[in-house]
Amino acid sequence: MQTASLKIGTRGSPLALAQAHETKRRLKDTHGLADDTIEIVVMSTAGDRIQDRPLSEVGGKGLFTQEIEESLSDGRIDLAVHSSKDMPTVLPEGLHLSAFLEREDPRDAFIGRDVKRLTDLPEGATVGSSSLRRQALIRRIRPDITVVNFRGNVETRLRKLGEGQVDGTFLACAGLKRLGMEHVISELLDPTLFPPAPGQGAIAIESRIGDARIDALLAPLDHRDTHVALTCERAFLARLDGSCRTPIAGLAKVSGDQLSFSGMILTPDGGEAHEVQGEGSIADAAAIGTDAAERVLAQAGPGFLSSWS
Ligand SMILES: NCc1[nH]cc(CCC(=O)O)c1CC(=O)O
Repeated sequence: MQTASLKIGTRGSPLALAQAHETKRRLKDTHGLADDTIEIVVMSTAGDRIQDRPLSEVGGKGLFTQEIEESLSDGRIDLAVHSSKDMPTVLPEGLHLSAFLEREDPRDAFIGRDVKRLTDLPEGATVGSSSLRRQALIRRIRPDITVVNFRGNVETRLRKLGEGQVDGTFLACAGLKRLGMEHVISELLDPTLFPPAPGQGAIAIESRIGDARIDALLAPLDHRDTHVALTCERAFLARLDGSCRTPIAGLAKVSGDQLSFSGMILTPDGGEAHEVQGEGSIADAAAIGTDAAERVLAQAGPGFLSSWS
């Protein structure tokens, strides 16, 4: 393996770079590769360039992935490192998510400016988030709170919070940990009350289907329980169509050879929420996710997903 030459494609945000470096380090350690055999290739995507609008308004799939996937398909890079939760459920032909690194804490974190807990926010407080799921979840538990759209990378959001533009915000615990910024977290939110996005906290590695050299390099990095959980969560998302305008949450947990899943769909104003649970053998991970999606859709009734789009 000493002569391996690998190109890892990634976005250029601090979080994306941290994830690419983590993957490089794991590849080097596992295979005893020299540092200069693995190159990190930084790319800009449409999602990085559009900063003035909520991404749910821009619409379209793969805002953070298209340019990177084109490079992967062309062979300009050998693998791409992504946040699982940013990955569309349908990938370009010839590509797949072949490995998932062990999941970090999947929970959302609340970051308060003056308060430590979400429940301590004063009546009528303002929170910033551009995530439809987080907006719907906070409106569900605290209808008095005003939600403002809040984009930009982690650093930008924390700066806006510090400047007093909002009283609080939400970020994934995993991202903050990877950036070494755990200390900003005020409260870790209970997933039964504030369930994470499908895929949150897991790094996904995308590669070309049938690339035997890369498969062999990635196989030892693939964390089984994470891969199984993600298979279930992504099946749930896929069956719900995962339109960018639908608040969807879902989290699977693996224990031995058993998997348990909890999912939720909400209206954007949080006024209506439907929860679902599923469990079974890890061998049925995808079916458990699909079945949970079908049951939650039946519960929500026809037209739920399209009622506000
Ligand atoms: N959409 C941006 C994004 N994609 C992945 C993460 C966090 C890291 C992860 O979930 O693995 C974030 C930022 C956030 O939600 O705080």
